[in-house]
Amino acid sequence: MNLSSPAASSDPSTKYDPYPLVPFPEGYVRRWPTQRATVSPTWLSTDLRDGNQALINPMNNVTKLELFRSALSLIGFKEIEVAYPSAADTEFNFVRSLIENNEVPDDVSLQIITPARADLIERSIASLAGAKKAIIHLYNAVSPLFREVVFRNSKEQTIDLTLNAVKLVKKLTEKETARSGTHFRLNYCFETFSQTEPDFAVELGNRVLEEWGKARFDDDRVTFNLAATVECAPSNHYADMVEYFCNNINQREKCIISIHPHNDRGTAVAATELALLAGGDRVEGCLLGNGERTGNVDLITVALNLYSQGVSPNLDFSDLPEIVKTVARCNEMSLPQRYPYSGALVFTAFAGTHQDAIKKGLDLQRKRWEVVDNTGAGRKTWAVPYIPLDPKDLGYGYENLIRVSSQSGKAGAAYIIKEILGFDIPRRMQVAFYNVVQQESERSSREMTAKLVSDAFRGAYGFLPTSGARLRPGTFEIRPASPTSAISDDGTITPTDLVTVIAELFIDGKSRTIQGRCKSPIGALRDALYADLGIELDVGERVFQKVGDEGLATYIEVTPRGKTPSKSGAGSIWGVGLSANGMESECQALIRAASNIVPTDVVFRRPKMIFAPRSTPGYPMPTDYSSHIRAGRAASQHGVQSFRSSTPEISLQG
Ligand SMILES: CC(=O)SCCNC(=O)CCNC(=O)[C@H](O)C(C)(C)COP(=O)(O)OP(=O)(O)OC[C@H]1O[C@@H](n2cnc3c(N)ncnc32)[C@H](O)[C@@H]1OP(=O)(O)O
Ligand SMILES: CC(C)C(=O)C(=O)O
Ligand SMILES: [Mg+2]
Repeated sequence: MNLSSPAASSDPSTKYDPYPLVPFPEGYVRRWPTQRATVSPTWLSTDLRDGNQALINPMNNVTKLELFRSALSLIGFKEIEVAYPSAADTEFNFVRSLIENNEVPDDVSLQIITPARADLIERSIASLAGAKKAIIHLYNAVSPLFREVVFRNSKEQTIDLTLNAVKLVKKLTEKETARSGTHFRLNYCFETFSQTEPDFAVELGNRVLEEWGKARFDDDRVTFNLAATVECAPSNHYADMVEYFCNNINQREKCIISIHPHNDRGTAVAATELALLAGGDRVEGCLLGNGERTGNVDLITVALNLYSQGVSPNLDFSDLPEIVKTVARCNEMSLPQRYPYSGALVFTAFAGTHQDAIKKGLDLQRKRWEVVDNTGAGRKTWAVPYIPLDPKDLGYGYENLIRVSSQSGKAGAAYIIKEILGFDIPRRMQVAFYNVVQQESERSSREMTAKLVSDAFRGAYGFLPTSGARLRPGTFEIRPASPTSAISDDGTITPTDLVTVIAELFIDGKSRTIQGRCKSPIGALRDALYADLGIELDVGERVFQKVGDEGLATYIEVTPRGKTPSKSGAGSIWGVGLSANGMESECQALIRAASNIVPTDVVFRRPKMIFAPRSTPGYPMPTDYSSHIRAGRAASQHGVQSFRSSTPEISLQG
């Protein structure tokens, strides 16, 4: 909009006044900007009242009971506003049913709300007969706009209206306490507090305190609900209003300051947090921010924000997905996927560099936590890039932390493979595997879900019967060259020894035995591939790794003889082996890698022995199996080694 144009007079912003400044004394230094939350407030869930009154279809009492039981009491709220009993018989009856059916734990206070109208107060208090602990939430709007428009009342008339109502509440509750022993508290709500003249609110508060102070209850503190009924100003203004009220009310120690923010400007959470720093003791709100218009403040977000600052909210969100489901069902509302903490996508990264940082963060954190476990020193603190809070604390796993899209990179796919299959694939192989994932994603034009990524891995590296791998490993027999030579205990084979490998494998499903001889089993197998099948390859990077309790994984990079491996690793060919035995794992990996370079007209040569190792580049020299041994278990024994491959398509079906 061009404000200098003649149309400027139609600028809609000219209709509005800015919020008035709070009248702190000259030079006053506000406390709230320098405070930090160190304790949890008390919580009041008003899902069954403020939340309910805003629903297209208010809950029936069956649904209300479900929410009361499964969401509210499981989370651990000790104060729950359950109804507006004077609104309708069903509301009244809901309160009765909770009390009569012993639904209310002894340490939970039932709160009901009533307007400051004599006829409705009586009916409301009657609903609580026989309750153990009850809170009467009495409200009337006090701001100039509401005094003028709704009540057509002066300030004095507003005070009278309020005090008459407080007197009536006091009389009726004292009577009920004498009859049934109910412990009552008063929660007086300055409806529209945040738009009220601060000094008038203080004056009214002092009069309420005086009136209620004569009541005879164990705890005669008054809860003052300083409602931001409509959020009309920024959060700093609300914090100022709360701090001013706390500074000026008489007998601050006799008041519980309750915060009741709505979310019209989208800043209810910020307003709550600042108001707590300004002196608030208690927060009233709804799960997932249900409530009038843009909602009440979301108690889950405020509580979890505290939690991630190292302050326990004393509420249980360890099964947040279940809470979300229950609330959504009871309110007949769906939740945006980006909703803080509870949305379906908030613990998911699609972007490649985020995924890389998350994977590195989790890997490092696992190691840091192992040190704490092993030494008992330090704390297991959470520090994972892009993930401010441990999703496992809320009942989510890590399986959705990373999802693959066209914006993802190699680390994301590698993370999924590690989470699902347990393989921590080497960096060069990640590059190659990422190519596979991209091709599959382009081919299917679908999101590469964790299942599709892991299927792509199993398919590409020959672990699926359907993967179309031409070579499959069968059994391996490894023989020392002569009865006098041996594979030593630690798995190394002295360079002068030659070993023979006799391998049964499957070529296009048909069994075939090949045989080779060299200084190492892998060299012998490579010779067998060449001599019997005409497959000529050079071996590049080899990585050994422990997988789970039993498994030893081998990753082998190969190139067709004479071809130089790509620098980035993008086009390189890999094979993966998995066995409890290191040598078998390595042999499997080589067969699976070779499967990708089988000539179409694979030559079925007659078995032919090669008696001397060649010294061509890429020729695998004897393997030091000590890494495998270190990783888990001894990989060899003296004499003949004979291994039958496990059935990989079964062991890797996830
Ligand atoms: C900010 C909040 O969330 S406040 C809670 C709002 N929740 C609800 O209103 C849900 C339940 N409400 C209801 O079912 C009905 O409004 C009832 C049963 C309480 C009252 O119904 P009615 O008697 O028909 O009155 P109505 O709903 O029109 O309310 C307006 C009247 O109440 C008065 N009033 C409004 N709020 C209050 C209050 N807090 N204290 C005293 N009087 C009030 C108004 O001035 C008006 O009076 P008037 O008719 O003399 O002008
Ligand atoms: C009536 C009070 C408690 C209220 O809901 C509000 O002011 O928002
Ligand atoms: Mg409200």
